[in-house]
Amino acid sequence: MPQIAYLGPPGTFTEQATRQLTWDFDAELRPFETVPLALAAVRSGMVLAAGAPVENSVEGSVPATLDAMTTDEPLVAVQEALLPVQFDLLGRPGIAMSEISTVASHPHALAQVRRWLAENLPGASVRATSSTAAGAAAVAAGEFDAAISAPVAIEHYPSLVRLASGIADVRDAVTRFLLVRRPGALPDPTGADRTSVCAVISDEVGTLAEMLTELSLRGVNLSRIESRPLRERFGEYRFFLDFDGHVADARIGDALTALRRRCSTVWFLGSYPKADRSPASVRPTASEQAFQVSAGWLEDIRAGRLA
Ligand SMILES: O=C(O)C(=O)C[C@]1(C(=O)O)C=C[C@@H](O)C=C1
Repeated sequence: MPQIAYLGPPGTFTEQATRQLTWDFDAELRPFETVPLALAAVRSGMVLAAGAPVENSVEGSVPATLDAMTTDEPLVAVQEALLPVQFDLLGRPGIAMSEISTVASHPHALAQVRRWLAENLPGASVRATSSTAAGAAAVAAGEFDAAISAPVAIEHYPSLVRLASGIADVRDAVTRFLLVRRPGALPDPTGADRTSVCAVISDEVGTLAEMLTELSLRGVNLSRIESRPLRERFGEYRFFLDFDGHVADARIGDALTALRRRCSTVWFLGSYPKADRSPASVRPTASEQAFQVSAGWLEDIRAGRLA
């Protein structure tokens, strides 16, 4: 049975999302301590794929995932899931809120409950763990007093009790997850797809605007842009772009080749169905038909067939 990696231990949001992303095929889920380790297991062929958090509506992107996607051999996302995120406070039985002096969780989770912690546990110091479930495991082991965890975590740590639930500074927060594999056959286009790339542009006047213009000229709707440092040289950046459409779509293929000409490096990070299945709105001048007609016209000219 194929194995699918996820950020563990059991009881994380990522485990939940990975179950959702793989519900339609027989797979065994395997926990890893960090996202980079999970993705390394995909690269080495130890596992078939990995579920990884990529972006949260409150705290923004998950840098560990973005960086691990663009380090070493290429990986591509093939599916996307959105998970509503709110948290439980777990502790050992008998502990009172006033006795909690340490609260552990994943930094992304802690950032989403800052206000709640300030109001409800003002004296407690926060401790970062590798995941929300790792926080719960550490509390069960007696290392910390309480953990900010996913609601499913309590099923995995039965020695803990729920001290509070439904914790969230921002209601209706969601985290976006990707199922990531080694490059192979791409998912078929559905008309409601997203394409992710990462591009390095030179530090010259107008290069960012020109790159974005390549997308806008082809009617490509950009849904996210984010810069991360190149790391090797201070002041140079990679841009992570998400846009509506599939690499099999003419306008996306055309835009990608333009980016490839302009940028020193372009990582293709996948074309996959959007979790919300909202169809791309394509203006008539960027439709498949418009591209086909204009390509046929050019072919005719080149072949001397133009009357
Ligand atoms: O620690 C977990 O439970 C995770 O799955 C990681 C993660 C994240 O990286 O954002 C996922 C969803 C929540 O936003 C909080 C933490």
